[in-house]
Amino acid sequence: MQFTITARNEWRIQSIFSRSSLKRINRDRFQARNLHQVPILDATEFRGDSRDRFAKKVLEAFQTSGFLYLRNAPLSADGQNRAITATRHFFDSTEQSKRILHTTKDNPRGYYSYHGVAEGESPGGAEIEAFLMGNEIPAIQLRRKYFEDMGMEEKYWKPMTLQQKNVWPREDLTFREIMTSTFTTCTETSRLILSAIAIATGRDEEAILGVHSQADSTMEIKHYPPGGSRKTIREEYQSNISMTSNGSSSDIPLRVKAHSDLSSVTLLLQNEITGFEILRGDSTWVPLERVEGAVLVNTGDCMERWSGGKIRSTKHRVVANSDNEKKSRYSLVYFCMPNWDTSVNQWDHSMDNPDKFGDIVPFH
Ligand SMILES: O=C(O)CCC(=O)C(=O)O
Ligand SMILES: [Fe+2]
Repeated sequence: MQFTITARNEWRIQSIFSRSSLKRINRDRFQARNLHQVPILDATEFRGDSRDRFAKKVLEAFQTSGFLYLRNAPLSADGQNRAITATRHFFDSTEQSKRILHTTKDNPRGYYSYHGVAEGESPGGAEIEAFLMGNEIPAIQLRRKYFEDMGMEEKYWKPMTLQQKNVWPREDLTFREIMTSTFTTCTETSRLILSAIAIATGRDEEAILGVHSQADSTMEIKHYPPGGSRKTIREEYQSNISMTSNGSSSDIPLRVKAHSDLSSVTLLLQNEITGFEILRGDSTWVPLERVEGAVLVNTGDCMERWSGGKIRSTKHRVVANSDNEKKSRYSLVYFCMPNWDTSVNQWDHSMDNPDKFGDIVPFH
């Protein structure tokens, strides 16, 4: 059967005959809009004469959508691909080899799995697998004050006061090596972003880097196995994104519920399987796909609080869409955290209303 498809009626004809083309068109429309909203910046601009201009663009992004894509970051395009490949290999390994690395009640680092938590109802499909590593920080005493300063309830911060000791697979030394070097380049990337924020806000660069000098930053890799969406819900979801949903809608199969990050800055790598969405100021959810070679960066609750709300900690979530039906989604998230002895009420006390932030709820 032959059709002459014009741009105007393309949507209607394809929606009758091909659900997958419908999906593609739908995504393209949103891609155009979201790339407009979330800038792609080039880290090589952060030097010489263009340094201040780059810093200003960074700040602008964090004051509007709260997100930006960063190209040519210390975490290079090659490094990103290596990290995602190592992530896939790790989750492909046997149940037995992952079980040995399971988190315990005394150590939250290592392998674990959980059901995607939805807001309200309908957990979105198969279990999510995750692996957590980071700096190993033995000091515990400082943490109570740190979390109390944030106004967090004990039940949320208590698990984070446990010993954070990394565990690694014995049989796969490459995994440890790649994760450790990715952690290091993520740290450098987050420091570049922190410097840019300091410059653009007229703050002391050394001061902002100083309060992140020994941070208990953590890195989490995740596997969202296929089978996350169910047909009826998916159709609902598609009509929802074309009409733009209002965030409270519960018929979308969520895999990670809407939340903001506790961090100063978060870096995100993802494979080509979509599902990551951010909440815009007009209460619509916008998908943010992988941009080849770029790291997705956002500012978290600490930064929002320090800046008296001038810098945003934007809510985001992961949904199960049709992309995830047959293929796995992999992600790597680096949470850059301030030192444990740093007060998050430290900056911009005089600005706005520092008390407007209620409890800061941790990211999981
Ligand atoms: O896995 C993802 O794509 C994002 C997860 C996330 O937002 C988080 O862990 O804070
Ligand atoms: Fe997050």
